[in-house]
Amino acid sequence: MADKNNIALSVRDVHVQFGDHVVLHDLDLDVYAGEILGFVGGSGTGKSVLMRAVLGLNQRQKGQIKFFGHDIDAADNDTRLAIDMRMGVLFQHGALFSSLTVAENIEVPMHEYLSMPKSLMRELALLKMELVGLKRSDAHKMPSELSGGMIKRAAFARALALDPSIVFLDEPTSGLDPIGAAEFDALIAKLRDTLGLTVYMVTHDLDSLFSVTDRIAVLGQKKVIAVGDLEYMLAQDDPWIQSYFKGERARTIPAFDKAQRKMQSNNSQLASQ
Ligand SMILES: Nc1ncnc2c1ncn2[C@@H]1O[C@H](COP(=O)(O)OP(=O)(O)OP(=O)(O)O)[C@@H](O)[C@H]1O
Repeated sequence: MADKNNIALSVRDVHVQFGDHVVLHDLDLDVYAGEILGFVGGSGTGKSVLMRAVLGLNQRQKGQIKFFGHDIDAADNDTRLAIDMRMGVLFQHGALFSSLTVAENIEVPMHEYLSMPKSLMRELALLKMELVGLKRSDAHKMPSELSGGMIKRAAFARALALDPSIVFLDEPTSGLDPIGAAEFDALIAKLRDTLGLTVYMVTHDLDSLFSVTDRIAVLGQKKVIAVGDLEYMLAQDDPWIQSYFKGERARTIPAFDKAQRKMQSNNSQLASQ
């Protein structure tokens, strides 16, 4: 469960621009160890840019990023390597290598970071497959033979290859049907609970946000404009947050009513004090 005193990822004053186009300006964010943080924002607001900057895949002009207390810019090579090994990433479309089998894809990070016999890597890959709900018999399949849901699961297994402490999921349920998406949400929650993972999840999926996240961070106006649970979001005046979290689509989700009632009860308690 989320531990507020243990910050897995701390982002301070991050600034990213491309030419004259400022995408992120003085952005701050904390992700608590053991929480599932949902990250939302309008299209083109910079969610992917931030995730890539945090992962060191995008240049940033300014700002500090700390993983588990370690400033990544100040870290020596050994510390940087140790930090890299504690992170797993699931890119939006799975990004499996099309010429490798499922098991070989999962073994890629092991080849990169670990020194162990191939047979052991295969055994570990098979265990990761079971963890995400794939069958051992899927190990030799090529990505082109997999359904959308299986591709996501295989990519998730690859993200878990090195037993990370934090995983970054970019739109994990996009392209899945509602049942497949709900199953994937349940998998994320189960793995957080069983492995004690910290999950940073960029998503547009309201069902996911409402069902599995502990907190939600909203990106707008080049920074994080709100972070909190669903009740907190429902109490915000910001027009984008209002329309996103209280729009017609949101009202059809069962968790909406519960959060709305909780927010109203919080408000009346405050009023009576
Ligand atoms: N390498 C790049 N060079 C120039 N501009 C870029 C680059 N990467 C991203 N951008 C710009 O940064 C802005 C934010 O893009 P980003 O992909 O992070 O948005 P997003 O919030 O993830 O959007 P969506 O929800 O639609 O995926 C966009 O205007 C995009 O054009």
